[in-house]
Amino acid sequence: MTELIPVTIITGFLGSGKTTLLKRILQGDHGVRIAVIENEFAAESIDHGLLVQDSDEQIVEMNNGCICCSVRGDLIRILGELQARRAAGIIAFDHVIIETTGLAAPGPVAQTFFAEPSVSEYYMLDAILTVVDARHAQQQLTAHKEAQEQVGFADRILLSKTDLVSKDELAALRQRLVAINGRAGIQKVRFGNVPLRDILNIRGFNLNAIVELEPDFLGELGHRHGDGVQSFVYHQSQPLDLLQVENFLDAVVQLFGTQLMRYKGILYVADLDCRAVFQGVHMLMGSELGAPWRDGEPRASKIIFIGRDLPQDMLIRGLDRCVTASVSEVAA
Ligand SMILES: Nc1nc2c(ncn2[C@@H]2O[C@H](COP(=O)(O)OP(=O)(O)OP(=O)(O)O)[C@@H](O)[C@H]2O)c(=O)[nH]1
Repeated sequence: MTELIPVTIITGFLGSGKTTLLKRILQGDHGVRIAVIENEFAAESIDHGLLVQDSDEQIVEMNNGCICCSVRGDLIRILGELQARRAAGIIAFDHVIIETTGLAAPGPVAQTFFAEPSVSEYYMLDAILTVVDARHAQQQLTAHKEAQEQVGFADRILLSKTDLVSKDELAALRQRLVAINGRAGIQKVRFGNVPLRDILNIRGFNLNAIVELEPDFLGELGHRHGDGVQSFVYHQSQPLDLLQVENFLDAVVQLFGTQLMRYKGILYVADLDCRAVFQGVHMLMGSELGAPWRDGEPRASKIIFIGRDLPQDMLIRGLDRCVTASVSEVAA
């Protein structure tokens, strides 16, 4: 019998630090060849652009829907294709990491590895890692059942952003997490920094514990995303003024901070030879420099917004006004 390929699921609520963790893993000098399956709730993703672009890595995107429902068939197909290409010697990898959307219920994703013979013949679920944003988790756990499920299914809880909270806040959060899931170890991670031996090949997935938590796990696992979260993607081919974008979104989050759950973008800024990466979770936002534009590569901006009752028209109008003045004046 051929050895099963271990699979790690990285889950965690919107903006908790999943991509940051994945990037660290891919950059690590560990020799493990990793295939990545990225799932984005919005119709498009920028996460691929944020991860290292190394020819050794296989990064497959699954956009426009949540891996746990509408695109689960895609997951089965992609796993099948990866295995077939590996068996044919076209690609090589030792481990698969699936990064789910921040709104995914991990149950149906994990179930795929037990309920689908075409998958369980080649793959085994190693562990579900749940990244928990120490700064926002209390509110997310109260407001979103997906956040609770993600903690409930965790084999390891990775606490991010502990640098942004007090000792007392952290202790209260730990207590709440243990009450939801007393089985998973809890570990702090600063910007995704965690020893690989603590998270890969840990054989952490425990079917008995999950069946106890979710008695229907091996049967029909019904679920729904009931809280009206939506997304849209803003595109702009003209260069943007980074300061204006920051000022505009700063004002927007003051007004709509609770509705605007997650926003992230790759920006084309005039006079900048690299991408500007801009992102935020509720009211916390920041920007940094991204990968350089390659010669002849078309430059454009793309910003993803995820939230409830998004003020889409206002966001589009406001961002259109952030087109660099010299360009918009010429166009006028
Ligand atoms: N202060 C602080 N910020 C962090 C930490 N880890 C991640 N972040 C920041 O949190 C933001 C969101 O991180 P991502 O890794 O993109 O989050 P994500 O879970 O992949 O987001 P989605 O895929 O959109 O749900 C980024 O600005 C990160 O730099 C941390 O330990 N401390």
